[in-house]
Amino acid sequence: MGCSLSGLNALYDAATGGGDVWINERRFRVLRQIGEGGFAFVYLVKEHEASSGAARDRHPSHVSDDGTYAMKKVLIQSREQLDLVKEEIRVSSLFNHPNLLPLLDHAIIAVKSTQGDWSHEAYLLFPVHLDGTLFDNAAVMQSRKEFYSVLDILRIFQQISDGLKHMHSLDPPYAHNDVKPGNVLVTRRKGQAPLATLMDFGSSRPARNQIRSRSEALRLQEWAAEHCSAPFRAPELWDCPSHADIDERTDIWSLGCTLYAIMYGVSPFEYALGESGGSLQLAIMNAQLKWPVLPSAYPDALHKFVTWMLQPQPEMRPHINDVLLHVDKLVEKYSP
Ligand SMILES: Nc1ncnc2c1ncn2[C@@H]1O[C@H](COP(=O)(O)OP(=O)(O)OP(=O)(O)O)[C@@H](O)[C@H]1O
Repeated sequence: MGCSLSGLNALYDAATGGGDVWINERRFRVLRQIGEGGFAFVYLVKEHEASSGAARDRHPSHVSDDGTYAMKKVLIQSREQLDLVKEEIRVSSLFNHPNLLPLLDHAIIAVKSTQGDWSHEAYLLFPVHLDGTLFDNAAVMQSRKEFYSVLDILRIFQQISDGLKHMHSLDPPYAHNDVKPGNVLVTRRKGQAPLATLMDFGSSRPARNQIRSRSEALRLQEWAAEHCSAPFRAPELWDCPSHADIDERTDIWSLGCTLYAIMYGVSPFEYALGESGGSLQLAIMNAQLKWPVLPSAYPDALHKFVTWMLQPQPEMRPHINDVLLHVDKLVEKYSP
């Protein structure tokens, strides 16, 4: 999918009270807001029948059965933000995997304010997962004192890892760079493990980075500080050596933190710091892990799995294929 500003014709229809949005030739009714990010709003939308028929003829795989979608509206206030959205659109189009959220359509429009200044808005169309993210779910489950079964946790984790394997297997390999519960959509299914879909490719980029000077190391740290969520950020992105070969195993660290967070509702290093606080960076650099002492604690085999992924030296950390082999074995072990 290309992304030139000319020819892209999303039209936000203010006259209908924000009721309808066009993306290229497709027309959508906004039903309600379902989420909010840093510079974005996410809406549940339903496509008008006439436009969905035409879209079905052109891209059958881009049309949902009931006409509903998630539409993300990104407010763009600078050239840098515009470039980031264009990059997110470009990178999203590289992936095609059932556990990676596909970008179905997009448009970027120029908007003139009442003061006469120009800015941009991007409209991104995705399949909707109404159960929200693992992060949203953790809050609901904690309030109800509910927990995932060991097998559900493993199956969710297996799917995230499968999606990540697709990214790490590209040529060149891509790192997601922001694997965390807030970027995993889940759909509960009766009698089956929840469906897990990794989303948000706004920070994804080629994974391999040869660092050969102090200034390159500092540049990488600065980039990571902006793009990789701190509690899930690998040690080498906090304190990068002046000579280092960074690779996609930064994601394996985040994956280990994510497995911990699916079990206990909090990232491991935030839990280790507890209420007394302290330096998150130090806790991460020292891989200072603590396990909740709970009657509902998960088996030691899952704790060992997390510890294996949270090796502070990246060269000791497993690759995604090793992680998948291990999770497959655990799924077998805990299956009835
Ligand atoms: N496809 C979807 N289906 C259902 N809900 C979604 C979907 N996409 C996003 N959401 C909801 O909207 C919220 C914000 O979306 P998203 O994380 O993509 O925004 P963002 O601006 O990238 O956020 P952040 O600032 O955390 O990076 C999500 O946490 C989720 O609750």
